[in-house]
Amino acid sequence: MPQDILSWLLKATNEGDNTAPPTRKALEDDVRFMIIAGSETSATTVAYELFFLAKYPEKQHKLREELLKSMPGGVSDWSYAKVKEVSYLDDFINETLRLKPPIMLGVQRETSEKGLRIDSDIYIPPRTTVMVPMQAIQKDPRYWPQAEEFVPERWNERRKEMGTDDAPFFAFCMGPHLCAGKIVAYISMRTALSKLVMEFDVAFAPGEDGVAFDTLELETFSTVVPPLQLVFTPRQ
Ligand code: HEM
Repeated sequence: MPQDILSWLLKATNEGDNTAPPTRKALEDDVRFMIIAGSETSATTVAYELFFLAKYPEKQHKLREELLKSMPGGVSDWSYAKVKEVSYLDDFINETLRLKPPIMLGVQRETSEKGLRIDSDIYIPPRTTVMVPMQAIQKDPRYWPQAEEFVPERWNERRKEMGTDDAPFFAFCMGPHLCAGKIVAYISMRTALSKLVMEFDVAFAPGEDGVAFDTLELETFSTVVPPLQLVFTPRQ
């Protein structure tokens, strides 16, 4: 049995399975896509998480306290089973994905032969190419109070008060094309963020204010971010 997605792709290709990429070029495109979709996205999100740690030291402190409550011995006590139960870690990750989804627009879609009606007042004609601006929707103040602010608490302790259940969040897309790597992405982001926060104090380097990193990202399917200079000070 193959143990990873690329081996599954190769197995399907070698066996002429009807789920296999139809040509050599399609196989190469799929492999390229997997590398970008599977590494750039999580890496960019972890970079944004580090940015928010440095920008909001009080949230960094809170996250560390929550992690240490469940792993009092620090990193030597670390286990994924324990990390998974620290809800503030997911709150921190989700708030990062809300403000900075590493795929800001996603893949284009085409409306069906019937076109698409949205509510009563918007109709998009048949066979129209559409894109969904995830980041703009996830920062829309009609749905998200304090929309531009980094508030991890909206995902849990202030969930009801801030109406999070009714707000649109789809950093991993939805429906049949939901991200195939969502579970893997959470595993790697929880692991990276929890270990970094438990082992280091994270701060902006002298001369760095994070403004360029925060404002000069480029949308190239996955987000490309400018450099960010940070200092990692080992904790005792
Ligand atoms: C923070 C991490 C990630 C985010 C935010 C993310 C987001 C997304 C989004 C928004 C899409 C849909 C694009 C569209 O159709 O418009 C997608 C698709 C996909 N992602 Fe991810 N992704 C992440 C990590 C990963 C990882 C780690 C993998 C693989 C291990 C992966 C594999 C895929 C694949 C194969 C698809 C295509 C699914 C399909 O079209 O059926 N992603 N991802």
